[in-house]
Amino acid sequence: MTSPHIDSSALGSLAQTSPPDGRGREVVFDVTDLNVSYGGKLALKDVSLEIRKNFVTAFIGPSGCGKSTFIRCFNRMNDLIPGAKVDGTILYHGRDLYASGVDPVEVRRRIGMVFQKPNPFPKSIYDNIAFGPRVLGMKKGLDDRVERSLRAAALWDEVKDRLEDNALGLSGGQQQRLCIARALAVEPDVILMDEPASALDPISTSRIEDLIHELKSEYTIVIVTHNMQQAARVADMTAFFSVELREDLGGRHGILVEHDKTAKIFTNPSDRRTEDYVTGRFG
Ligand SMILES: Nc1ncnc2c1ncn2[C@@H]1O[C@H](COP(=O)(O)OP(=O)(O)OP(=O)(O)O)[C@@H](O)[C@H]1O
Repeated sequence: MTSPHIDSSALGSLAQTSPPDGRGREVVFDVTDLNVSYGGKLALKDVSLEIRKNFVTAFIGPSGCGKSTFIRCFNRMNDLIPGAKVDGTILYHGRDLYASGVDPVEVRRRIGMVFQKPNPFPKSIYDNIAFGPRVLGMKKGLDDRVERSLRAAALWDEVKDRLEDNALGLSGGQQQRLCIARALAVEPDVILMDEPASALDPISTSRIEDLIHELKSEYTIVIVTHNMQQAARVADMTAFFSVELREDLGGRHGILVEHDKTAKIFTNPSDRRTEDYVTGRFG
Protein backbone atom coordinates (compact mmCIF):
# COMPACT_ATOMS: atom_id res chain seq x y z
CA MET A 1 0.00 0.00 0.00
CA THR A 2 1.29 3.44 -0.83
CA SER A 3 -0.15 6.56 0.72
CA PRO A 4 -1.64 9.02 -1.74
CA HIS A 5 -0.56 11.75 0.69
CA ILE A 6 3.12 11.01 0.36
CA ASP A 7 5.23 12.26 -2.49
CA SER A 8 6.55 9.09 -4.13
CA SER A 9 9.97 10.66 -4.75
CA ALA A 10 10.32 11.17 -0.99
CA LEU A 11 9.44 7.55 -0.42
CA GLY A 12 11.63 6.38 -3.28
CA SER A 13 14.77 7.89 -1.85
CA LEU A 14 13.70 6.77 1.58
CA ALA A 15 13.25 3.19 0.41
CA GLN A 16 16.75 3.13 -1.09
CA THR A 17 18.35 4.41 2.07
CA SER A 18 15.93 2.58 4.31
CA PRO A 19 17.64 2.44 7.69
CA PRO A 20 17.80 -0.58 9.92
CA ASP A 21 15.32 -0.36 12.76
CA GLY A 22 18.20 0.57 14.99
CA ARG A 23 18.49 -2.63 16.98
CA GLY A 24 22.07 -2.65 18.09
CA ARG A 25 22.22 1.14 18.24
CA GLU A 26 22.54 2.72 21.62
CA VAL A 27 19.22 3.51 23.28
CA VAL A 28 19.10 7.18 24.25
CA PHE A 29 15.60 7.23 25.75
CA ASP A 30 13.78 4.20 27.08
CA VAL A 31 10.18 5.12 27.89
CA THR A 32 8.01 2.72 29.88
CA ASP A 33 4.30 3.07 30.74
CA LEU A 34 4.28 6.84 30.52
CA ASN A 35 1.07 8.62 31.50
CA VAL A 36 0.68 12.39 31.46
CA SER A 37 -2.25 14.35 32.86
CA TYR A 38 -3.14 18.01 33.20
CA GLY A 39 -5.14 18.98 36.29
CA GLY A 40 -6.04 15.33 36.79
CA LYS A 41 -7.27 14.86 33.21
CA LEU A 42 -5.42 12.15 31.32
CA ALA A 43 -3.73 13.46 28.14
CA LEU A 44 -1.42 10.59 27.18
CA LYS A 45 -1.84 6.97 28.22
CA ASP A 46 0.61 4.09 28.65
CA VAL A 47 3.29 5.04 26.16
CA SER A 48 6.36 2.83 25.87
CA LEU A 49 9.05 3.21 23.22
CA GLU A 50 12.78 3.48 22.69
CA ILE A 51 14.59 6.31 20.92
CA ARG A 52 17.95 5.39 19.42
CA LYS A 53 21.13 7.36 18.97
CA ASN A 54 21.70 9.40 15.80
CA PHE A 55 18.27 8.61 14.47
CA VAL A 56 15.67 11.16 13.57
CA THR A 57 12.41 10.04 15.16
CA ALA A 58 9.17 11.72 14.10
CA PHE A 59 5.96 11.87 16.12
CA ILE A 60 2.87 12.14 13.93
CA GLY A 61 -0.87 11.95 14.60
CA PRO A 62 -4.05 14.00 14.69
CA SER A 63 -4.44 17.18 16.69
CA GLY A 64 -4.71 16.60 20.43
CA CYS A 65 -3.15 13.11 20.43
CA GLY A 66 -0.41 14.29 22.78
CA LYS A 67 2.61 14.74 20.50
CA SER A 68 3.71 18.01 22.13
CA THR A 69 2.88 16.66 25.57
CA PHE A 70 5.10 13.66 24.88
CA ILE A 71 8.07 15.53 23.42
CA ARG A 72 8.04 17.89 26.41
CA CYS A 73 8.54 14.89 28.70
CA PHE A 74 12.02 14.29 27.25
CA ASN A 75 13.53 17.42 28.74
CA ARG A 76 11.11 17.90 31.61
CA MET A 77 9.46 20.94 30.07
CA ASN A 78 6.14 19.72 31.50
CA ASP A 79 7.62 20.51 34.95
CA LEU A 80 7.01 24.14 34.02
CA ILE A 81 3.28 23.64 33.34
CA PRO A 82 1.12 24.00 36.46
CA GLY A 83 -1.05 20.91 36.98
CA ALA A 84 0.97 18.68 34.63
CA LYS A 85 1.81 15.28 36.09
CA VAL A 86 4.09 12.69 34.52
CA ASP A 87 3.95 9.04 35.67
CA GLY A 88 5.97 6.12 34.40
CA THR A 89 9.65 5.97 33.54
CA ILE A 90 11.94 7.68 31.07
CA LEU A 91 15.49 6.43 31.19
CA TYR A 92 18.03 8.69 29.49
CA HIS A 93 21.20 6.70 28.76
CA GLY A 94 19.96 4.34 31.47
CA ARG A 95 19.34 7.02 34.12
CA ASP A 96 15.89 7.93 35.36
CA LEU A 97 15.24 11.41 34.04
CA TYR A 98 12.67 12.07 36.76
CA ALA A 99 14.63 10.70 39.74
CA SER A 100 15.05 13.02 42.68
CA GLY A 101 18.44 14.66 42.47
CA VAL A 102 18.32 15.06 38.69
CA ASP A 103 18.74 18.75 37.87
CA PRO A 104 16.16 19.81 35.23
CA VAL A 105 18.44 22.65 34.11
CA GLU A 106 21.23 20.19 33.32
CA VAL A 107 18.64 17.96 31.60
CA ARG A 108 17.66 20.87 29.36
CA ARG A 109 21.30 21.60 28.53
CA ARG A 110 21.84 18.00 27.37
CA ILE A 111 18.43 17.82 25.70
CA GLY A 112 17.80 21.06 23.80
CA MET A 113 14.50 22.17 22.34
CA VAL A 114 13.35 24.18 19.35
CA PHE A 115 9.75 25.37 19.23
CA GLN A 116 7.17 25.96 16.51
CA LYS A 117 7.53 29.71 16.61
CA PRO A 118 11.11 30.97 16.42
CA ASN A 119 11.79 32.68 19.75
CA PRO A 120 15.09 34.56 19.60
CA PHE A 121 15.89 36.84 22.51
CA PRO A 122 15.64 40.57 21.70
CA LYS A 123 19.43 40.75 21.65
CA SER A 124 22.17 40.67 19.06
CA ILE A 125 22.73 37.56 16.96
CA TYR A 126 26.01 37.00 18.82
CA ASP A 127 24.44 37.39 22.26
CA ASN A 128 21.65 34.98 21.42
CA ILE A 129 24.17 32.21 20.77
CA ALA A 130 26.50 33.24 23.61
CA PHE A 131 23.68 33.43 26.16
CA GLY A 132 23.56 29.75 27.18
CA PRO A 133 27.34 29.25 27.27
CA ARG A 134 27.73 32.42 29.39
CA VAL A 135 25.05 31.28 31.87
CA LEU A 136 26.75 27.89 32.12
CA GLY A 137 30.22 29.40 32.55
CA MET A 138 31.46 28.11 29.17
CA LYS A 139 33.17 31.41 28.45
CA LYS A 140 36.48 30.20 27.06
CA GLY A 141 36.71 30.47 23.28
CA LEU A 142 33.27 32.03 23.09
CA ASP A 143 33.81 33.59 19.64
CA ASP A 144 34.77 30.20 18.24
CA ARG A 145 31.80 28.57 19.89
CA VAL A 146 29.42 31.15 18.40
CA GLU A 147 30.92 30.65 14.94
CA ARG A 148 30.84 26.84 15.23
CA SER A 149 27.20 26.86 16.32
CA LEU A 150 26.13 29.22 13.54
CA ARG A 151 28.02 27.15 10.97
CA ALA A 152 26.43 23.94 12.25
CA ALA A 153 23.01 25.56 11.88
CA ALA A 154 23.86 26.65 8.31
CA LEU A 155 23.49 30.32 9.19
CA TRP A 156 27.07 31.58 9.47
CA ASP A 157 27.49 32.83 5.90
CA GLU A 158 24.29 34.86 6.13
CA VAL A 159 25.09 36.58 9.42
CA LYS A 160 28.88 36.66 9.83
CA ASP A 161 29.08 40.34 8.87
CA ARG A 162 26.27 41.45 11.17
CA LEU A 163 26.69 39.52 14.39
CA GLU A 164 25.91 42.64 16.43
CA ASP A 165 22.57 43.22 14.68
CA ASN A 166 19.39 42.45 16.58
CA ALA A 167 18.26 38.86 15.96
CA LEU A 168 14.66 40.03 15.58
CA GLY A 169 15.68 41.59 12.25
CA LEU A 170 16.31 38.15 10.72
CA SER A 171 13.72 36.41 8.56
CA GLY A 172 11.53 33.72 10.17
CA GLY A 173 13.60 30.91 8.66
CA GLN A 174 16.86 32.55 9.75
CA GLN A 175 15.43 33.06 13.23
CA GLN A 176 14.59 29.36 13.44
CA ARG A 177 18.12 28.39 12.38
CA LEU A 178 19.39 30.86 14.99
CA CYS A 179 17.31 29.05 17.61
CA ILE A 180 18.83 25.76 16.45
CA ALA A 181 22.32 27.34 16.69
CA ARG A 182 21.45 28.59 20.18
CA ALA A 183 20.47 25.06 21.20
CA LEU A 184 23.71 23.64 19.71
CA ALA A 185 25.92 26.19 21.50
CA VAL A 186 25.65 24.41 24.85
CA GLU A 187 26.74 21.08 23.33
CA PRO A 188 23.55 19.05 23.69
CA ASP A 189 23.22 15.36 23.01
CA VAL A 190 19.61 15.47 21.82
CA ILE A 191 17.58 18.10 19.98
CA LEU A 192 13.81 18.08 20.38
CA MET A 193 11.89 19.95 17.69
CA ASP A 194 8.19 20.68 18.11
CA GLU A 195 6.91 21.50 14.61
CA PRO A 196 10.06 23.49 13.81
CA ALA A 197 9.01 24.38 10.27
CA SER A 198 5.26 24.79 10.49
CA ALA A 199 5.50 28.60 10.68
CA LEU A 200 7.96 28.81 7.76
CA ASP A 201 7.70 29.16 3.99
CA PRO A 202 8.58 26.17 1.77
CA ILE A 203 12.17 27.28 1.07
CA SER A 204 12.93 27.88 4.75
CA THR A 205 11.24 24.56 5.55
CA SER A 206 13.46 22.77 3.10
CA ARG A 207 16.56 24.36 4.66
CA ILE A 208 15.48 23.17 8.11
CA GLU A 209 14.92 19.67 6.72
CA ASP A 210 18.39 19.68 5.09
CA LEU A 211 19.81 20.84 8.40
CA ILE A 212 18.09 17.98 10.25
CA HIS A 213 19.77 15.55 7.83
CA GLU A 214 23.16 17.12 8.52
CA LEU A 215 22.73 17.27 12.28
CA LYS A 216 21.76 13.66 12.80
CA SER A 217 25.33 12.42 12.36
CA GLU A 218 26.13 14.19 15.63
CA TYR A 219 22.85 14.43 17.46
CA THR A 220 19.78 12.39 18.24
CA ILE A 221 16.75 14.27 16.97
CA VAL A 222 13.08 13.97 17.88
CA ILE A 223 10.61 15.96 15.83
CA VAL A 224 6.86 16.55 16.09
CA THR A 225 5.33 17.26 12.74
CA HIS A 226 1.84 17.64 11.31
CA ASN A 227 3.28 17.15 7.88
CA MET A 228 3.47 13.50 6.88
CA GLN A 229 5.65 14.23 3.86
CA GLN A 230 8.09 15.94 6.16
CA ALA A 231 8.17 12.89 8.43
CA ALA A 232 8.75 10.70 5.34
CA ARG A 233 11.59 12.98 4.21
CA VAL A 234 13.47 13.47 7.45
CA ALA A 235 12.76 10.63 9.85
CA ASP A 236 14.39 7.22 10.21
CA MET A 237 11.74 6.12 12.67
CA THR A 238 8.16 7.32 13.02
CA ALA A 239 5.73 6.98 15.92
CA PHE A 240 2.04 7.33 15.13
CA PHE A 241 -0.19 8.54 17.95
CA SER A 242 -3.96 8.61 17.97
CA VAL A 243 -6.81 9.73 20.19
CA GLU A 244 -8.79 7.19 22.17
CA LEU A 245 -12.17 7.92 23.70
CA ARG A 246 -12.74 6.13 27.00
CA GLU A 247 -15.62 7.39 29.12
CA ASP A 248 -14.38 5.27 32.05
CA LEU A 249 -11.09 7.22 31.99
CA GLY A 250 -12.73 10.62 31.73
CA GLY A 251 -12.85 11.19 27.97
CA ARG A 252 -10.20 11.52 25.29
CA HIS A 253 -6.50 10.89 25.59
CA GLY A 254 -3.58 10.13 23.32
CA ILE A 255 -2.13 6.68 22.77
CA LEU A 256 0.85 5.39 20.82
CA VAL A 257 -0.45 3.16 18.05
CA GLU A 258 2.71 2.15 16.24
CA HIS A 259 6.43 2.96 16.21
CA ASP A 260 8.56 1.59 13.40
CA LYS A 261 10.86 2.41 10.51
CA THR A 262 9.43 5.37 8.64
CA ALA A 263 9.18 3.49 5.34
CA LYS A 264 7.17 0.77 7.05
CA ILE A 265 4.81 3.22 8.75
CA PHE A 266 4.04 4.87 5.41
CA THR A 267 3.99 1.87 3.08
CA ASN A 268 3.10 -1.18 5.14
CA PRO A 269 1.94 -0.28 8.64
CA SER A 270 1.03 -3.06 11.02
CA ASP A 271 -2.02 -1.33 12.50
CA ARG A 272 -5.21 -0.47 10.64
CA ARG A 273 -5.44 2.87 12.45
CA THR A 274 -2.02 3.89 11.13
CA GLU A 275 -3.02 2.85 7.62
CA ASP A 276 -6.22 4.88 7.81
CA TYR A 277 -4.28 7.94 8.95
CA VAL A 278 -1.41 7.81 6.47
CA THR A 279 -3.76 7.14 3.57
CA GLY A 280 -5.92 10.08 4.57
CA ARG A 281 -9.01 8.05 5.48
CA PHE A 282 -8.92 9.57 8.93
CA GLY A 283 -7.46 12.65 10.66
N1 LIG B 1 -0.70 23.23 29.09
C1 LIG B 1 -1.76 22.43 29.04
N2 LIG B 1 -2.73 22.50 29.98
C2 LIG B 1 -3.82 21.71 29.93
N3 LIG B 1 -4.05 20.80 28.97
C3 LIG B 1 -3.12 20.69 28.00
C4 LIG B 1 -1.94 21.49 27.98
N4 LIG B 1 -1.21 21.14 26.90
C5 LIG B 1 -1.91 20.17 26.28
N5 LIG B 1 -3.05 19.90 26.93
C6 LIG B 1 -4.08 18.90 26.54
O1 LIG B 1 -3.42 17.66 26.32
C7 LIG B 1 -3.95 17.02 25.17
C8 LIG B 1 -2.81 16.76 24.18
O2 LIG B 1 -2.37 18.03 23.69
P1 LIG B 1 -1.03 18.20 22.86
O3 LIG B 1 -0.85 19.64 22.60
O4 LIG B 1 0.05 17.46 23.53
O5 LIG B 1 -1.42 17.42 21.52
P2 LIG B 1 -0.79 17.52 20.08
O6 LIG B 1 -0.90 16.15 19.49
O7 LIG B 1 0.57 18.11 20.17
O8 LIG B 1 -1.80 18.51 19.37
P3 LIG B 1 -1.57 19.51 18.14
O9 LIG B 1 -1.18 18.65 16.99
O10 LIG B 1 -2.91 20.15 17.96
O11 LIG B 1 -0.49 20.48 18.55
C9 LIG B 1 -5.04 17.92 24.61
O12 LIG B 1 -6.28 17.47 25.11
C10 LIG B 1 -4.69 19.28 25.21
O13 LIG B 1 -5.84 20.05 25.40
